[in-house]
Amino acid sequence: MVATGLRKTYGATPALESADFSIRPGEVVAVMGPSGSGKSTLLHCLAGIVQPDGGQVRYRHQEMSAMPDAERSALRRGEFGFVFQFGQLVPELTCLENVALPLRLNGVRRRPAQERAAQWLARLEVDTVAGKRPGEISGGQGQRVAVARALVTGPRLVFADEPTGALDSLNGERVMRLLAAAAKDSGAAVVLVTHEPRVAAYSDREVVVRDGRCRDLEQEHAA
Ligand SMILES: Nc1ncnc2c1ncn2[C@@H]1O[C@H](COP(=O)(O)OP(=O)(O)OP(=O)(O)O)[C@@H](O)[C@H]1O
Repeated sequence: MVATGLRKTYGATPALESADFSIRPGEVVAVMGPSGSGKSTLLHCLAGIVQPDGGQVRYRHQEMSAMPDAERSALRRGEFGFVFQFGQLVPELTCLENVALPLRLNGVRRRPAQERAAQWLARLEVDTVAGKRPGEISGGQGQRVAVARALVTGPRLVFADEPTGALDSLNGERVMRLLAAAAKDSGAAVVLVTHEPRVAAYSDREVVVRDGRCRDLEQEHAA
């Protein structure tokens, strides 16, 4: 994915002024920078959640802003995975059902979806909470369930916005170690927004956003 010259303004607030970004297949890139510098806005523009006011996001030779909404949604469901600061699991569903949900939405039948979900829960070392609801588990377990849910569909690109932000450093590192290892195993690239150097240490490369500006010197190698 390659993004160039991204701009986004909220009312009178410029969130992104000129952001360049690139990521190669299988690469883990940490997006760092001070609070309010535009990191989340950059991630949302890259993921097609927010439409930038200017600039381009190219993914596999397609310009995302030129795609019809339905096509962009299909791309998100099929190729992207998401992890947010507070897992955002569905509270009424068990952890197993939460992880199986993206597969069910993609048309996979219940049995195989739940089997694959169980494998991912084990991979993230949270198989013991499979039958519990999100309200009955710890924050660290919830984030590992959220990582399993993000990876269960085999995405090519995972967007993680402060995935360890609500955790103490020990749990944060465990989530990050498992996320980085699982992404490497499955060949997924990860865009990781964080302000914690210990979390960024799990990335292959760091880019810094300052006042809505972000330079990326590796663009020519991007996918
Ligand atoms: N939906 C929104 N409506 C209005 N202003 C917004 C919105 N989202 C972001 N902003 C503003 O845009 C700027 C960049 O915000 P953004 O959340 O991208 O920064 P950030 O680097 O991710 O911050 P943090 O590290 O604190 O999460 C900030 O000034 C913020 O207040």
